[in-house]
Amino acid sequence: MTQPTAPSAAERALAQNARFLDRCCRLAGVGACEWWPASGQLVVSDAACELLGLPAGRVPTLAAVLGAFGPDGAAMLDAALQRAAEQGQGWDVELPCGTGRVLRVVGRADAAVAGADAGTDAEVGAEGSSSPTGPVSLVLLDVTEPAAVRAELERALDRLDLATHSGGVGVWDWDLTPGPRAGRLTWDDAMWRLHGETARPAGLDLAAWRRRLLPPDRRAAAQVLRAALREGAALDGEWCVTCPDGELRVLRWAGRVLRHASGRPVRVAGVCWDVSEPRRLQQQLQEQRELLETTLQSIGDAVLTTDAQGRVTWLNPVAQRLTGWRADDAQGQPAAHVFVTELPAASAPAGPGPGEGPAHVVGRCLRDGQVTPLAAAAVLVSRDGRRRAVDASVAPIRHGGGAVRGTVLVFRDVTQQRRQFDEIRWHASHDSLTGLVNRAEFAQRLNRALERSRRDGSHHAVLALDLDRFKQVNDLCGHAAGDAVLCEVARRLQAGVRGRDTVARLGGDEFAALLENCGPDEAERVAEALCRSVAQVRHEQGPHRVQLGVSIGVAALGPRAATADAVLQQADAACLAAKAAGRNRVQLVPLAA
Ligand SMILES: Nc1nc2c(ncn2[C@@H]2O[C@H](COP(=O)(O)OP(=O)(O)OP(=O)(O)O)[C@@H](O)[C@H]2O)c(=O)[nH]1
Repeated sequence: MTQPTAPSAAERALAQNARFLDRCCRLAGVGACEWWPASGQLVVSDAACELLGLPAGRVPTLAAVLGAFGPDGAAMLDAALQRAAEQGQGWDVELPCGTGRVLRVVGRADAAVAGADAGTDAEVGAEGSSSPTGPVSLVLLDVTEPAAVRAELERALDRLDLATHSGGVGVWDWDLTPGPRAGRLTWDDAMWRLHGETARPAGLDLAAWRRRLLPPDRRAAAQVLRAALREGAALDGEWCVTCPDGELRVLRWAGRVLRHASGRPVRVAGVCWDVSEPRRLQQQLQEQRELLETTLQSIGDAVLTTDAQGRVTWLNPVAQRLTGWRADDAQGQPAAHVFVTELPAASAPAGPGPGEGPAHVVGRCLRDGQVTPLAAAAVLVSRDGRRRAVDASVAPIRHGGGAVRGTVLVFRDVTQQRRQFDEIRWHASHDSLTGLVNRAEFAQRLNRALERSRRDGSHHAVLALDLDRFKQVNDLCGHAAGDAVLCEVARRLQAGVRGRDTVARLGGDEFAALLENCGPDEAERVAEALCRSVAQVRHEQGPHRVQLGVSIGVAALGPRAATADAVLQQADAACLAAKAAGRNRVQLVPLAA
């Protein structure tokens, strides 16, 4: 049995070196392995065992070393070891291992040393031969932290790329650090596309970029850049560039100045995107708006707009003239204060008319959300009290979603037309000589009286009047004198009945009267009085002196009357009877049983 001999000085030095090396490796997070393909011998440093999560102090098997990287990693490294052994190929990969670390595994096949035994000290680290049959060295580096940082950086870059690509946003960077890169402008692919370039031209600097801007924008861009660099102002601007094919694009630039701790700017970086389309639409919208305003300013109709609360927001010159309100004064006022309307007393009860708040035509439009006309007979009262007949309607203005956000009131002065219309209507229902209602209108009133009588049992009277010897007036004094006499008779007849009664001239010297809610006795009394009144009409002209008379027939209009026309015929017949009986008298038609 041989006694163990004391280690030699060389062996001690070697062991000391090994410990030193191991400490250094641990400190650096580096492990090492060496594998001899021929013998299968494996040397693994303690630091490597620790990185791999293998027990230290004993040499693990190759399978254990590879297995630390999981099945996929093990298979990959096994194949890499074989290639290294057979072809001398090295590798450099990053793999996750079972300890949760990420290890960088660098492999290198050392050339074999001729005549050396596999696994002997002489072989370790031997080089100098081109034959790949020597040991394969593996270096393991703990890159868990840098790998995590890199992965996070890659994810951030992916997100940035996604955001910039999907939004068509370009990224730019202007380097201001002193040195060879100073002043260099770096654009990503999207930036070049935004400038209409398919390939990246070389040598981009600020001056080259400025040349792409339209001349008027160069100065503006320089100012913004200067303000950002000197005063720390936000870098934000829209400038127009010319693409190589001549297309003009409006690009928006936004960026930030990055500074050294000393405050010196070192970079300016930011993003850029195309705003040509929104600016074009904006421009179009502006043009349309101007066109619309010009149109509204020059059209003959008055236009007034309100908000959803019915407050005036705008009115054109015609509306200002008709309402008497200046645009500045009217703005913000309730529409009912500016567009003041009233109905003539006669038509007031017919439906909703002018008024305040919800009764006002604007208020009704806002409430109902539909086009609302102003009452047909309404009159606009301007600020100075002048009254004008107006035709108006209000339409709701809606948001895209349909909610009413205001109204537009369009109106026009129809005083002239309404006057003409009233005249036409008056002539259609009146006798132009005497101003009394004509036969057609009288017939309608008779019919209405009969309807009412049938409805409420009321009794009325109808008088048929025919002047006596009126022809003489014409014959002796002339037609004009006849007209004057007819007018005088009309005046006396009108004066002889109540306001609600109707006196009509049916034609020639024939008149008629409808006495409403009037029984036969009262009707007879009225007829007698009329007879006396007309008998007082005299006309003298030269030697001629004419005294008039009138024959009157009185018929009752009650619920049982067949027709209004029949009643008038009865009155006519009674009138003829009065004439036949000597003229200038009243003849009653007895009430039907
Ligand atoms: N001045 C004037 N005369 C008219 C007008 N319309 C009809 N006359 C005349 O009125 C007269 C009516 O004729 P009559 O009723 O037959 O004459 P009269 O003299 O009243 O006869 P009696 O009714 O029988 O008493 C005619 O001479 C018509 O020419 C008119 O608008 N103006």
